[in-house]
Amino acid sequence: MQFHILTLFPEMVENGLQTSILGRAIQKGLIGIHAVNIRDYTQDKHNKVDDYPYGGGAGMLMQAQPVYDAWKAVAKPAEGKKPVRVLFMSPQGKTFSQEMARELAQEEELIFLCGHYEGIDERVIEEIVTDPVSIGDYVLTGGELPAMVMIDAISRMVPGVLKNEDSGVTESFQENLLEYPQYTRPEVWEGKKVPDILLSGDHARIDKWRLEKSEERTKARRPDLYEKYDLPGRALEYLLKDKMLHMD
Ligand SMILES: NC(=O)c1ccc(NCc2cccc(O)c2)nc1
Repeated sequence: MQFHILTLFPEMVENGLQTSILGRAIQKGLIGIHAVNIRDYTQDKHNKVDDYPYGGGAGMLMQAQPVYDAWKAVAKPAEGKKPVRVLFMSPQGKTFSQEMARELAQEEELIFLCGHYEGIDERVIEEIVTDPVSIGDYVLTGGELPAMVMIDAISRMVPGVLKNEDSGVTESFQENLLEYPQYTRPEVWEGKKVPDILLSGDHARIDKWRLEKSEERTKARRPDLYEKYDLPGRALEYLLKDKMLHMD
């Protein structure tokens, strides 16, 4: 998987992604990080990348030409291959999710466009962007952190990046449930004991306890997820309550 990142701050992205899991994956050649400095594609001697928005309004916008030429430098799709998808990090994008990470991990290459200031001239977004993406409903200084968040999540879905493949999948958000509480040594810390069930070695009962804890935690913290998860249970409850189903 080759990640191209079009940005005004290439060092921020390159340094930010070298650590831990991703560092090893880069060394193993499973993923590649190629940061492109948009400023290198300016045509004026002051390397100008932004200007005032037409129609007025606060802040500055990134101009189209340097972004477009930086994109042209990396977007050469190989003969007969479909064009490389361009993800534009923006609060106006589709909300990123584990599902989207899994789907994007199937690609061979991805291009991330990181905007700054108040955004980018709409004309170049229309011209090159295939997928506007948001990592959540909040505004950041630039698209670099959202791009790094997405590259981390997508890389974990690339085969071989995580040691035991399943830890990438069983992580939270498996079938719409939050992960259960986890414990490790020592058995007692500050007078607090690890739940006995986890020391029992009875894996059937441990799995049952973990599912209960996941349901409890999801119901308490993420009713939106719990709704999707417990639909069958609630439907059955509804049917039983209204005696449409006789369980005699
Ligand atoms: N929620 C996000 O994914 C996100 C993404 C980018 C960003 N800032 C740069 C930017 C880029 C474009 C328009 C714009 O208004 C701001 N802030 C938050």
